[in-house]
Amino acid sequence: MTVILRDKASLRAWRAALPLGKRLGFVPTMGALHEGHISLMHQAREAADVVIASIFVNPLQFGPNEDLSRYPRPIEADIAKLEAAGVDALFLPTVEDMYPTGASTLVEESMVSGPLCGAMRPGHFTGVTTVVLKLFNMVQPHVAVFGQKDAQQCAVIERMVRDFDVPVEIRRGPIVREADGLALSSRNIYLSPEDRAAAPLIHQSLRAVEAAYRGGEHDAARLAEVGKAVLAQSDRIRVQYWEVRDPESLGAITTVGARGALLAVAAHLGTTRLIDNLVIGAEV
Ligand SMILES: Nc1ncnc2c1ncn2[C@@H]1O[C@H](COP(=O)(O)OP(=O)(O)OP(=O)(O)O)[C@@H](O)[C@H]1O
Ligand SMILES: CC(C)(CO)[C@@H](O)C(=O)[O-]
Ligand code: BAL
Repeated sequence: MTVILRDKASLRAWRAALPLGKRLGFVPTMGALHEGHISLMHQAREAADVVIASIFVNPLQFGPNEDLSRYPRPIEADIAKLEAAGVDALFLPTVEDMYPTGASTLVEESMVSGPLCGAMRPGHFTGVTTVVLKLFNMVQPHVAVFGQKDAQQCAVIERMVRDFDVPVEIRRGPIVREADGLALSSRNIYLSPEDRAAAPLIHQSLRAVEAAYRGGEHDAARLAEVGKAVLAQSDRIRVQYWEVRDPESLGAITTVGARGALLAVAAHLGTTRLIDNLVIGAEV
């Protein structure tokens, strides 16, 4: 049975009752759960004795023209999926419970959150770090699992945890994909059939660049051009960024060296914004 904790007070009581020696694993989400989320639940289970997930569509990380109001909230189906995955508890707070007096204290990471999605979604990562630190303080997990699909989010959270000495181990879960390569995302349901048919080109563009890199092309700008050329095959896809970056700092690079690189892409199909990425060449 998954225990549903609908406010901070119930979470606090549940947390206080956990036996001292038990390791607690935490998977924060915004709901509309899919196999990508469930893989993180399994990873948390491997790393801990007790697993708690959260579902909270955090208003603080959405821009004024983004999809906060239409973000899917299929809560009953989500609970059934968490039950089936053997998740022990779900924290399901309301906005009022999370931000009873608004949010006038913010957590801002100022380096890795700068480029890529940070540049395209001003204030987004401050919303993410603020809510994740709040959630960590409330849940007090030993380990928390985040998906590599949001690679920059992982890097920002890892940085915050290091900078603030937050006593939580951060793990990354690999990207779970559809059979045709499209990364699973709660936002995929917005896609029209035509856009859904074009969407696998995003992953194909990443694979094409990986192949070019293996074929000897190490120039970052030329590699990005290869990726963009694949996406140009469909006039339904509007590229927001297609970048080859340092895998850790996410800083700009001119050549892919021994540290490898993060290939990162964001694109619009209709009104839907999708992101994807692939790490190449890293000796890790
Ligand atoms: N395809 C995936 N594979 C692995 N992890 C994923 C995948 N999609 C999302 N996640 C991870 O699940 C966690 C919760 O993400 P979230 O609830 O925002 O889902 P999402 O599908 O990424 O939604 P959206 O794409 O609409 O932002 C994040 O750590 C995210 O990186
Ligand atoms: C980490 C997170 C749950 C914070 O709201 C969100 O950004 C997400 O779902 O990736
Ligand atoms: N999956 C990252 C959260 C967001 O897009 O707002």
